[in-house]
Amino acid sequence: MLQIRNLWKSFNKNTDNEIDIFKGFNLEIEKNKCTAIIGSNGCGKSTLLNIIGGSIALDQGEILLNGKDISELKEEKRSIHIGRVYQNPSMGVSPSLTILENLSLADKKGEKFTLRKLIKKNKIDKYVELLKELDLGLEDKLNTKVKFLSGGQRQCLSLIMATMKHPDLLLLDEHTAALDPKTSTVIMQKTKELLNKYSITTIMISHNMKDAIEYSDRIIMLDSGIVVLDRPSINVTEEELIQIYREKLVQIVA
Ligand SMILES: Nc1ncnc2c1ncn2[C@@H]1O[C@H](COP(=O)(O)OP(=O)(O)OP(=O)(O)O)[C@@H](O)[C@H]1O
Repeated sequence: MLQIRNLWKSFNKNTDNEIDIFKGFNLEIEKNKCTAIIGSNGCGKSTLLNIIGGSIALDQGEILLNGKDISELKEEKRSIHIGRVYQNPSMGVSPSLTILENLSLADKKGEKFTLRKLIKKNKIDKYVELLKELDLGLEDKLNTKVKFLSGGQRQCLSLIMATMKHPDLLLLDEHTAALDPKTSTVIMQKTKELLNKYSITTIMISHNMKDAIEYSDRIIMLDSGIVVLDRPSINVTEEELIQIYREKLVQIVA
């Protein structure tokens, strides 16, 4: 379980450009469930994920992962427990390395190793099995550099890399937003299969209301760093969410 307690975060503090994103924000994310976070541009979704993942420091507050306060842990240390897939298919993978090297790196997360001893021959069968499940033929391209893969193939690889060590938490930051609709559906299906298989506690940011409802257990809508909707996904409709967005937009324009 993830608990965020009394989170405060501002950017450009004490300047004319100061933005207060979170002012005493609290949230609990249930174990083994997928929670979708939606909300209009700039409401603080990515900032929240960056704070949880450790790439942005919080000003005040606590982040507890399975009861342990991780708010002071460096990003590399957190990444042993937290997997992440980004919007940009080039992040989360090393494009100039091969598929095999990328998978080996992900497998070594949290361990000390030398590049010369990166690839363990006895692990290759395991990687081939993981790739076969994707059904994209990537198991025949182990020595292909990742920069030669399509965006969708990279996101699939990124997903495998983020989940192969069964992290305590998975952060999906609009991970299908840069893909065409067909590939996006394939990645969402793969995501669902992996989450069901490993029961990983997941936070998924999405601007796609349909996906957010279909693939999550719970929907949270943020607005200016505040939770304005928090419901089981089965009790929310796409029309309802679009209506709330419209009302917010009218408030902003008025
Ligand atoms: N490193 C930063 N320095 C200064 N301002 C930042 C920084 N990161 C985010 N912000 C600002 O904080 C606000 C929230 O940004 P954030 O990226 O969390 O929004 P978001 O809800 O993820 O938006 P989107 O849906 O467009 O991705 C925005 O006004 C953004 O410009």
